[in-house]
This record gives sequence, structure tokens and C-alpha cells, in this order.
Amino acid sequence: MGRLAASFGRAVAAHRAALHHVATARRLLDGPATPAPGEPAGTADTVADLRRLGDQLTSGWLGGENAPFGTEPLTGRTAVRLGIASTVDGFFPALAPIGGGAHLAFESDARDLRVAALLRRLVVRLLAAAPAGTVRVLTADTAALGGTFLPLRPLVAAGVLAEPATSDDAVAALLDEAEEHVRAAQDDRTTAGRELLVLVAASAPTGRDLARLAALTHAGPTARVCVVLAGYPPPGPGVRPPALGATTPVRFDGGYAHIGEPAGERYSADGTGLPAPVRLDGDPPDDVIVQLANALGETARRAGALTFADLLPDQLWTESSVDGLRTVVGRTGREPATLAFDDATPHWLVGGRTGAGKTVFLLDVLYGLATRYDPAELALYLLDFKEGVSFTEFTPSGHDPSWIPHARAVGIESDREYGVAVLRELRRELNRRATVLKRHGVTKLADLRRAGHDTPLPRVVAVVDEFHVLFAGNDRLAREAADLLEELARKGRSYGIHLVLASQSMSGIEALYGRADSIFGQFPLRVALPGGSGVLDKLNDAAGALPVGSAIVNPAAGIAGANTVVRFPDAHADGDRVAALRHELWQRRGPGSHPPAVFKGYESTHLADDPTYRSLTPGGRRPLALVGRVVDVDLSTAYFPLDATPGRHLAVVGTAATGADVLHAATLSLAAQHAPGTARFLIAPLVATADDVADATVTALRAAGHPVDHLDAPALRRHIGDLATPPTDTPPTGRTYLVVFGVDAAGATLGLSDPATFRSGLDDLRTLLRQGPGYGVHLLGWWRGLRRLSDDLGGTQNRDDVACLIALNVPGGELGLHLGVHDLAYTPRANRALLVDRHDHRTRLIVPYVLPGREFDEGL
Ligand SMILES: Nc1ncnc2c1ncn2[C@@H]1O[C@H](COP(=O)(O)OP(=O)(O)OP(=O)(O)O)[C@@H](O)[C@H]1O
Repeated sequence: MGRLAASFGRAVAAHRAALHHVATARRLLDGPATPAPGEPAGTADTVADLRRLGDQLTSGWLGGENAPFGTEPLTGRTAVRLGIASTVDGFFPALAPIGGGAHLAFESDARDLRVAALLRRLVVRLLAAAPAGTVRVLTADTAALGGTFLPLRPLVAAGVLAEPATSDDAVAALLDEAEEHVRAAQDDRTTAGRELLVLVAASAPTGRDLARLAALTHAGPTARVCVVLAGYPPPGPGVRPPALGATTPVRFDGGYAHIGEPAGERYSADGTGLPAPVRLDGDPPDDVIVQLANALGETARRAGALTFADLLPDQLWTESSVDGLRTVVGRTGREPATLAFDDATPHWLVGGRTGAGKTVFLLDVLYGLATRYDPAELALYLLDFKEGVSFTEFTPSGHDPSWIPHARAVGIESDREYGVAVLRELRRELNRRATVLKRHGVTKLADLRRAGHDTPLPRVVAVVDEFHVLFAGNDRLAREAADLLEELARKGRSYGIHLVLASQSMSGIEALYGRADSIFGQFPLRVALPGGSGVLDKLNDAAGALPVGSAIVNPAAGIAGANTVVRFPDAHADGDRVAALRHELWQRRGPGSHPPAVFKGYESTHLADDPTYRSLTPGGRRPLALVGRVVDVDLSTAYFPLDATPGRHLAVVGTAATGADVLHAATLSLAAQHAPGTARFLIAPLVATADDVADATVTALRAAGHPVDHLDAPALRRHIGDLATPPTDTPPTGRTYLVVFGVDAAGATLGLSDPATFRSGLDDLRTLLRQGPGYGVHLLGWWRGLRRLSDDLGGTQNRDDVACLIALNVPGGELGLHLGVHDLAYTPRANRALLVDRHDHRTRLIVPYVLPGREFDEGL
């Protein structure tokens, strides 16, 4: 009996010590101890002491609906009630220390209903014990898939409690969050770190995650974390589980629980714990849960609400980019999450499955940057390869003339060729900067800018969304893209050129010809949106269970243990605010600000809109045949100069009806370079599909005052015969353009030989092709097949006789054979053509001109 009395004496002391903050402890108790019949004997005096303590502490908030919730934050170690200890002399509340580095572990996991009920009660008690927002509870329940915490649904719905983590990935993410909290608390850097984080695990996680959880129990009082772990130690043979630090164990003995030695206190001299059986407290009453949800919900909503406005600075354009760029992208817990483009994280790699919020995240980053830095500090190149409208809002449109003044080039639904053109442009900028730096004897942009150099050298951020498209296909273009990216990634850090590569699929990365490591090694900052684990280390699968609107940010190239969970707002949800901001930025642009060069992959182009065409006047020495716009950064005009060199003729090849449109544009652009009467146009519409366009061509030429002859096949044959003979007037005056819509349709007629001279139309045609340019005769022809062109030329050995080629829907391989070029990177597609000039070895992807209204006729 003496031993028992001593033990209870210790328990009194321990309870007192644990109840150091009596006011707090009072809140952790809920109601008077309810005696249960037939309890075993105890020691009257000490039990009475314990009882008195309990009585003092039983008027807590659960004592009545009007009782207040906690008003003081839980700063140090305190006590929580686990149940009722019973002795023959009475009953007393059984407490255990918690907080201030003290933790709890239950032997059974929450599949034991007593444990499940008590866990729920502990969640409620801890949330209720302190002011709203000072205790954050995270729950994990892989053993019952969240079922343990289901009765706490009202708290989840009110945003007070997060959804339980129910998968291994989610548990890993939860541990990431807890570890980040510990780091923040230990540095005392954020207010989030000052809240108490309670981690309630309904069962022990497996392997490495159990070790991580155990590590949290050793982190000490400054970590501001408290672990409540059920199912420890995990049953079964095998490796010994990691030891827990400062944890009160609770084990079970029949219907009663037994509370072991509390962390840092003694309940018994022999270390056997509280010498009285304990009946654990049951579920919190439903109405209390609802009451708590109502009381804390509003604060949680306010603290948790994240809007686009949270990303913006107080004042526009006040930051300097000398040492890097920084912007708030969202929140970590309740603190702003800031990411940087600087020496430590010069480039970012962003991953996330489709619909994971990648576009939204990128827009958040771009608006965050564009509001902090003025256009002299920051320039943007934005490239998107997917169908969609990601960056459209940065460019002027019919209904909104504004643009973001930082944007230099924007590609929407870009072609790979456009992407490579932008990367080439960035490399030119890199080289330009390298020269400037060398001239000033420094090696880094930051040093030059610190020295007050006045050449505008903004930091450049180039965003490439769905960048894996660049590497689709093992061709010359893919290799060039890899070369460019590698160079930009390697040198960009010093020259203030930063890359953000985003993708829904990292499989493209593997196709980087073994260079993935050398390229992505330059991308220390990884942002993994839901489903974006591909940008993290293979052992780091934290992004699997993320909800949309959050991301794992990892500044250590994705290794596990360096994750931070960031929530970011949906820029699109605040459309009016974003539009107003865009206008504000636009209004602030400087006097010389130009709209960005915009490439919209889905748009067709029209001759009439081309500034080069509009500036054409009669009298040039070498007329230019305009055929479209080159897929490059400035969308420059695609043309062929038609001079006196043999072979300066244009062949448009392919069955696509666009062929007629290209001839139309070439003819009208040539006409604009001749005064009426100085050029002759012979128009031969030989195929029905081209009739409308040929008629439109004739009408336009006549309207411009040019003489036009309309030819059928026999007339064409005659004219070819005439034109194959050099004129007698020397030097020849004027030019003759023979425009044939469907040359292949004249095959039979041209193949016939003249019975008198034995010359066929093809003989005359070949003479004309070689000699015609010398006396001002050029053929502009549309052949619907490459084979027909080749035959008409008399074989591929004569391919230089028509030096200017526009290939429409001609397979790249066939075209390569005709041209004698290996590795020709051309995939026929609607609204695109390949321009080849055999004389100056130019090959360019172009958007060919079409007549307005015929955009959708081209087919493939
Ligand atoms: N922070 C957020 N909060 C709430 N909803 C969001 C958030 N971010 C994105 N969403 C929503 O998720 C959906 C997909 O977003 P988004 O278009 O950015 O995805 P994505 O990854 O770019 O997809 P895809 O690659 O298919 O275009 C949108 O409806 C968007 O409103």
C-alpha cells in the first residue's frame, strides 16, 4: 500500500507539473469525472488530491455551451486529459503532457474503436484549447482510409481541419509539411512556425515515413510540433521500430488503458507508469464538433483564403533585378512563398499532369514578376506548344489592345520551328551580353549592373510550356533545340537569362540524347504540381497526392527531404482584377514600348496584312515573289527574288488547295512592283479547284491596270513555245510572268511533239526555265505532285531549273529525295509549307498566304 501511495504521490506531482498552465489544462478537461462502479482500491489521500485537482479543472469549455474557447496560445508543455483513472478511493482525471516537445503514442492503432474515439476527442480538445489559428492539426489514416476522422467532417468542411492523408504519398507530403514547419519554427522565421502543429496518425506509417515521424518527436520544444501516434510500436517481427523521444506511451490491458511514464515526468518509482487503470474518454459530442467548426471556421477561411491579390506587391515596379528576380507565388502554410531566379535557382523545371494548374501557376509567376519589376529590369519570352490560350492575355487582341510591356515574344500553339527560332534569338542575346561583359572586364551581369552600366540589360525569363514537344522526333530540329537549351541553361545564370521549362510529361526529357542530366542539372528548382513527380527525384513521390492549386517546391533538384508544399491562387478566378492589372501595366509602358512579336500557330496569314507587301512600289531591280510569313520570331516575310539567274521560277507543290492561294499572292506581289504596262501576265487556270482563285487573280491584276492573257492548255503550249525563244529586242524590256494553276494538268498537251520541229512542249518548257529569266520570263506554277514536277523538269538532275520551291503537303522523305537533302525536318501539316531556295540554300518553314475566307479549304 505504501508503494502505491508513493506512486499516487508522484502522479499528483506529475499532474501538477503537467498542469503548470492551469488555465490551459482546464480547457483540456471536459466535464467532471464520472465514477464507474466497481473500481479497484487506491490510496485515499492522494486520490483525493488528484480528484481535487480534477475538480478544479472540470469547469472547462465543454462544461457548458457558453463556456469560452481558449484565449491563450499553447506555448509550452501542457496536459491533456486521456480518460478517468479509477481506484477504490475514487476517480481522477488521467492526464498526459503534450506540447512543448511532449508526444503521445498508443499501442493499438485506430482500428481499436477506443483509440479512434480518443483520437477524435484529442483533435477537438487541442483545437478548442487555444485561440483560432494557433493550433493546426494534420491527420493521417492509411489503415482506415480516413474513416477514423469521418465524424470530424464538419471541421474539414469549415476548413479548420485538412482532409486526412490516406495514401503513402499523402503521408509523405504531410511529413514534408511538418518538417518544413519544424525548420520555420526553429528559425523562428515565420508566424506559421509559431503555431503548434499537431500530427495525429491513426496508424503507424511504414518504413522511412515512420522514421521521419519518429524524428519529429526528437525535434525538441522549439520545433512546435506534437505527434499523436496510434499503433506504436507496429506489431510483428522484424526490424526494431525507431525510438520515439519524449513520448507518453499508452497500452491496453483488457478493457482498460494503462498510461506509461509521461515524457519528462515520473508516475512511479519503478518506471511502470500510472498505477491505476484508465478508462479512455470517448467521442466528442456531435454538437461540440459543430460548435467548434462554427467558432473556428471563419478564422480558418480568412487565413486559408488565397487570392490573386496576395501575390502582388504594394507598389508596382519598385524592385531591382540586379541580384536576381523574386516573386511571391502563393503560400506555405500561412506564410507567403517566395521563389527566385538567382544564382542558387537560375532555372526552374515545372511538372504536372494536364489540368493540374500548370498554366495558372505560370500566370501567377508572370504577373508576380511583371508587377514587381519594370520592363527595364525584366523581359519575357513566352512559348506555348499546346493547343490552348495560355499566354494570349499577354498580347493585344481585337477586343483588348493592351499587352504586358515586358513581353518581347509570345508564341501560342507554337510550332517546334518557332520554338527553336526563339531559342536562337535568346542565344543571340546571350552572345551579345557576353560581348558587353567582356568589354567591361566582368563575368556576370550582376557585376556589370552594380557598376552602373547604362545599356539596358533586363533579366530575361523565357517560359516554355509543354517543352517536351521540342524533342518530338529524333531529327535535326530536336538536336538543335537540345543544343540551344543546353547552352542557355549553362550560361544563362551569368548573363541574366533564366529558363522555366514546364511539361505534363517528362518522357520527352529522356529522349534528350543522353544529355538530360547535363541540361536539367542546371535546373535546381523543381516545381511539381499534381501528377508532376517526374520533375522530382525517383524516390520522391510527394506530388502524387497533391490537390489542384498546390505544388511541391524543391530547390535541391528534387531530392526527397527538400520539399515544401505551396498553395497558389487561381489567377483566372479573379478575371476582372487580372484584366485591370494588365491595363494598369500597359498604361505605364514607356514611350518606345512595342507590342510583343506574336506567333499564333492556328492563325492563317493574308498578303494584304503584310507590311512588306504594303510597302512595295514599282521600279525595283529584282522583283520579289511574296509567298507567306516565315515561322520565326518576327514573322518576317517569305519571298523569292526573281532575277536573271537561270532557274528563277517558282514551283508550288502538293495537292492542298492552298497551292492556288500561294500563286495568287506571288503574282499580286510581283504586280505591285511593276507600273502598268511594264509587265505581262499570262494566266493559265488548268484545274477546276483553282478556278476561283485564278479568276480573283485576273480581276485583281486588271484592276491594277496590268495586261492579262487568259490561257487554256493549247494556248499555254503555244506561249511556252514562243517564250522559249529569246526576244529580238535587246536589252529586253518588261517582264512576263507565266502563271499556271495545275501545270500537271497540261502534261499530255506539253508531251506532244511538233511534227515539223520534233520539239515537244516539255522541250520548250525546259529551255524557257533555263533561259527565260535572262530575258525577263518567269514561270510561277502549281504542281499537285512532286513526281510530276520532276518529270516535267526531265529528272531530279535538273532540279535547279526551278530553284524556288514551296512544298505543301509533300512528305518530308519524298521532298528530301527530290532535293538531295538528308535529314530534312519537315512534317506536312495544315497551314504550313516549306520554302526552299536552291540558289541560296535557304530552307524555312512558312505560313503560306491564303485568300481571306479560304482558310479552312486547304485540307491535307
Ligand atoms: N490554384 C488553383 N485553385 C483552384 N483552381 C485551380 C487552381 N489552379 C488551377 N485551377 C483550376 O484547374 C484547372 C486547370 O488549370 P490549368 O489550365 O492551369 O491546368 P494545366 O495544367 O495548364 O492544364 P492543361 O495542361 O490541360 O492546359 C482550371 O479549371 C483552373 O481553374
